[in-house]
Amino acid sequence: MTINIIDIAYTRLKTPDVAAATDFATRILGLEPVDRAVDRLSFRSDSRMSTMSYEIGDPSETIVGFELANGEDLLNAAKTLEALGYEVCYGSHEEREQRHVSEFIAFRDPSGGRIEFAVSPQIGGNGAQLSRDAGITGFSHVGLFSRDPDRDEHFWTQICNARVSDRVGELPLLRLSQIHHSIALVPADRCGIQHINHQVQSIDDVQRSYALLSQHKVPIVFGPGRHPTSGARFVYFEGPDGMVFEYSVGVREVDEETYRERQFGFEPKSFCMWGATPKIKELST
Ligand SMILES: O=C(O)c1cccc(O)c1O
Ligand SMILES: [Fe+2]
Repeated sequence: MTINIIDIAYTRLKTPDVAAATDFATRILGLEPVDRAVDRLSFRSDSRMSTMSYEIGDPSETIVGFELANGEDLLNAAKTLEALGYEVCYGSHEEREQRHVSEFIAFRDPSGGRIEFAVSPQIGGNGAQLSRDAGITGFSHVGLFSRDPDRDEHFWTQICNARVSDRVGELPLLRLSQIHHSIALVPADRCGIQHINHQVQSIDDVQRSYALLSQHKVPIVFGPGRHPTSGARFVYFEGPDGMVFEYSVGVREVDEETYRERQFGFEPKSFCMWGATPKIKELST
C-alpha cells in the first residue's frame, strides 16, 4: 500500500553549540523560538508549533518529519516499511511533545538519513511571531542528500506518493501537493539534509535579507537568482555547521492533471535563469 504523505512538517538539527545556532535561527533566519531549554530549542515559521529545532549533538544527524493524515495511515506506513525490511520505531511521549505531534514513527531512508512520519502537527492559534522582519510565510521544502537518486526517487515516488515535477541532470524535484516541490534529491556521497527552504512574502524580502546577510557576513552561497524549474526567486546562505538555508518566493503550483515532468541539463542556467552560479559543491557543474 502506498504511503500517503500530505506535507513536509519539520526539520530537527543537531549542533555542538546550541547558543550560537539559536542566535542564528532567531536574529538571522528570523524564526520564533518556542520551548526554550538549555541544550534544546524549537522554532516556528508558520502556524505550526515546531517547524525546526536545534539540540546538542552531531550536525550530520539530521531529521526530516512529514505529515500523514491519521493514525491508520501511520500504522499502514509502518507495516509497509517493515515488510520492505526497514527498521521502524515509534516516538516516545517525550519525543512527541518535543515535536508537537500526536504520534510519529522513525526510520532511515535508503541513503541512511533519518525520516519521521507524524500525525497531527499542532497548530498555534496565531501565526509565528518572527524574530525579525524576514517576511517568512512558512517552512516549505528540503534538499536531501542522496547516495543514489534513482533508488531514492523510487522510494519517494513508488513506496510513497511523491511525484517528479522536474529533473536537473540527476537531481529530481519531488512534489507532495500542488506546490512544485517539497523534496529535492541532491546527489552526494552522504545522507541527511542538504538545504532548508523558507518561503517569504515578496522579492523585496529576498533582497532585504540579502543585504542583512551580507552586513552580518553570513556566507551567501547562491543568488539572488531565479530558478527556471519552480520559477521561485531565491537567495541561499550558510548557517551553523555548514547547513544551507534558502529563502524563496513565487514557487509555482502545478496542475496534477496536465503537468508533465521536465528534464533540465545539469548546468548553471538550469539552477538560475539570472546567471548566478551556485557556490555549493553538489550543485556545481
Ligand atoms: O526551486 C527550485 O526549482 C529549485 C531548483 C534546484 C534546487 C533548489 O533548491 C530549488 O529550490
Ligand atoms: Fe530549494
